[in-house]
Amino acid sequence: MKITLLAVGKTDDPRIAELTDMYADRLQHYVNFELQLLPDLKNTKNMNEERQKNEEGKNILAQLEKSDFVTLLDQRGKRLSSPQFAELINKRSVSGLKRLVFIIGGPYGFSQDVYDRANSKLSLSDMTFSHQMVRLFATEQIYRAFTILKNEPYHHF
Ligand SMILES: C[S@@+](CC[C@H](N)C(=O)[O-])C[C@H]1O[C@@H](n2cnc3c(N)ncnc32)[C@H](O)[C@@H]1O
Repeated sequence: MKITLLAVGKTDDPRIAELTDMYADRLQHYVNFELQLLPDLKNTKNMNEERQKNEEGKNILAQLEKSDFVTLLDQRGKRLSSPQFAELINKRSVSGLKRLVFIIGGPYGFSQDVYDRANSKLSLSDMTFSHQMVRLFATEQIYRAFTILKNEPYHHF
């Protein structure tokens, strides 16, 4: 199974990008992991929130295959402990799934079309984080999940 973390826009802060890349590199030891960054939209100053979400949504949907299992990172999603998250990844992996896709929205979140395509929603907290921070947190949690599944001494219960 491949895991893709799909996000809108480049990471402006090199410190966040560096940490995210560190966990992404470590993940290669366990799984074919890809952090896929979609290009920023142009001329967003002339767009209202809804239009920007819809344009970003079209770009997101264009990246998805029919067979993908799609989980949106969304603060209104389901909350799981790290071991529960690890178990969920394991369940998907043994089900023969080709690709598990996690998606992080843009500054205003997701369009309705993206919500309609999603198979599940996962919350990292009730608080709202910047989309750049979520890249780091999600990558670290996916890495943590694999160390839990392999019984490696990274996660402390
Ligand atoms: C700045 S937030 C967008 C906030 C937007 N107003 C909303 O209600 O979704 C950008 C993206 O970061 C992710 N995000 C932010 N906080 C999160 C959280 N607590 N749990 C999961 N994802 C989160 C989501 O993918 C969101 O679309």
